[in-house]
Amino acid sequence: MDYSHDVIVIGGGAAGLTAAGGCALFGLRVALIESGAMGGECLNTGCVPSKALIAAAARAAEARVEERAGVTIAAPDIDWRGVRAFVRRAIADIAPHDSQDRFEDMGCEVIREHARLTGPKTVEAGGRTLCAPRIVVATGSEPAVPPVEGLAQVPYLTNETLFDLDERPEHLVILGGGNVGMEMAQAFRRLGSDVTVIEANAIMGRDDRDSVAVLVAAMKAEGVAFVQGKVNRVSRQGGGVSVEVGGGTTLLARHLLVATGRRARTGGLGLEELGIAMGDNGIAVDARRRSSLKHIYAIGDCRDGPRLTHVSAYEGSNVALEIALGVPARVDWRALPWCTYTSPEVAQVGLTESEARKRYGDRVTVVREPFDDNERAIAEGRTRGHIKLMLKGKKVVGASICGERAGELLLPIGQLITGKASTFALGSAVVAYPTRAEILKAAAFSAWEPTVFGTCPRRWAGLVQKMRRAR
Ligand SMILES: Cc1cc2nc3c(=O)[nH]c(=O)nc-3n(C[C@H](O)[C@H](O)[C@H](O)COP(=O)(O)OP(=O)(O)OC[C@H]3O[C@@H](n4cnc5c(N)ncnc54)[C@H](O)[C@@H]3O)c2cc1C
Ligand SMILES: NC(=O)c1ccc[n+]([C@@H]2O[C@H](COP(=O)([O-])OP(=O)(O)OC[C@H]3O[C@@H](n4cnc5c(N)ncnc54)[C@H](O)[C@@H]3O)[C@@H](O)[C@H]2O)c1
Repeated sequence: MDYSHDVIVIGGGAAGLTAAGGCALFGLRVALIESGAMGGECLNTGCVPSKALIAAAARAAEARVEERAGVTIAAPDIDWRGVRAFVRRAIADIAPHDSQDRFEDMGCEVIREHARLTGPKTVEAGGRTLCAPRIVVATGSEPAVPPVEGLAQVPYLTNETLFDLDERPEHLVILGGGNVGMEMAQAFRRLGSDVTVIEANAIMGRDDRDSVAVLVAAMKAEGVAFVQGKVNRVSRQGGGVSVEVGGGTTLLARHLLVATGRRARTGGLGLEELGIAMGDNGIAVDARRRSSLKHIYAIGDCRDGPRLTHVSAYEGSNVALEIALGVPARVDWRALPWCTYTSPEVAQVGLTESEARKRYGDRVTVVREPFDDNERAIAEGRTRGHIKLMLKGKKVVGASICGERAGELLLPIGQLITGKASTFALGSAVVAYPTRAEILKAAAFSAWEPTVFGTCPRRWAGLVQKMRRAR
């Protein structure tokens, strides 16, 4: 077969860029096809704008507390256009990392067209037919809009439109208390909107219940309202929307944000015609991210599985290694980290307590260290939250951290879970004082405390002292 490329990558988000860039750096002939903005969701409508908005909101929140630590500051004056410009600048400043120029410099042929699979090894894009022995589908996901009566007839926001708002919402009703709903609820509240979150099930259902309870209490204290229930009906009401929730609650809002999860973007790609198997929500893949046609890979949000930027990038580098070097690269989710960037942050790596108990039963012990024992947190007056380590014997199988900048503390725990480091090594490390990271040492040492100060070492210490006294 006459191949135009060694690999064709469809999608220029975190997953596709990592796969394409990796293959190009190994010297492969790579076609990278992107129909929209380079950088995909994370850069344009996801992580980057949301984290910039959160940063603006944090500045406002600090100023809302008139007096703290003996320092009085003026109430915030929020200029929505200024906030929006800050968000756009963050996107523009990061855009060069994901740009067409950068990937062309790496050696990719970048094609800015819609792509479609026309055969097992052929892809049509912009009137050209490309052909390669390996194809990587990395087409991402889109907001999953629930089948709520009337929703299609009212104007609503999703992450694809939220960051372009011309005005700050007076009252923002958010459908869904997942990562998007919670991050955006706190950010908009801090920027001056009234905010109500409607959640049908558990708030942030994938996270540790103790961490989520601390966050919900903090957000309620800041004035975010929570309604538990399923939305039955939505209708137009004056210039806004009326939202009817089961149990008889009706909310009126100027703006409605739908943040009820994601649906893999797989339509119109020609997958059905090729007989590629689908999972519950996306392309079905094996541990090497191969679809049912083994030379066609599916990575990132478009396949069934976790949807996070670092997961997309991890899968992208795995398939780049596999395609370039011919060695199988399987995903390993034992130490999968994620973090919700609220204040306090809710961070997780590996199993939550309930997952660990379900998997290992009585063999699990949970070590808990609160931040109000951490001297940096005390000195700063920010002691909210805790760390929980889930242990099987002395081996860590998961950790849940809730607190300021909790996400920054995840990395060493991932190393404990994969066995690249040990609780003993971390528990006996020298940690700079005073840092919030000392909580990691304290938690890891807790696993060893009963052993280190147990009967045998105490007897031995007694013997040493006795011999010393006798001399
Ligand atoms: C508000 C929000 C905040 C988030 N915050 C975080 C966070 O803080 N941390 C985190 O880890 N994750 C976060 N996420 C999730 C993260 O954005 C996604 O998991 C990640 O961007 C997915 O990357 P991807 O490459 O798989 O898909 P995408 O980024 O969606 O990229 C797919 C690309 O494929 C292109 N494409 C699709 N079909 C075709 C076609 N037929 N031809 C050519 N091109 C095509 C699309 O235009 C798109 O650019 C957030 C998500 C949202 C919505
Ligand atoms: N900090 C981060 O890492 C971060 C931030 C934002 C988004 N993300 C990723 O983006 C993805 C999307 O986030 P998301 O918040 O949209 O999805 P999600 O799956 O995290 O949460 C959606 C929530 O909506 C609720 N829901 C669904 N239908 C409902 C209905 N009809 N009425 C009321 N509630 C309903 C669900 O019970 C769920 O709690 C996630 O996969 C997440 O991993 C990550």
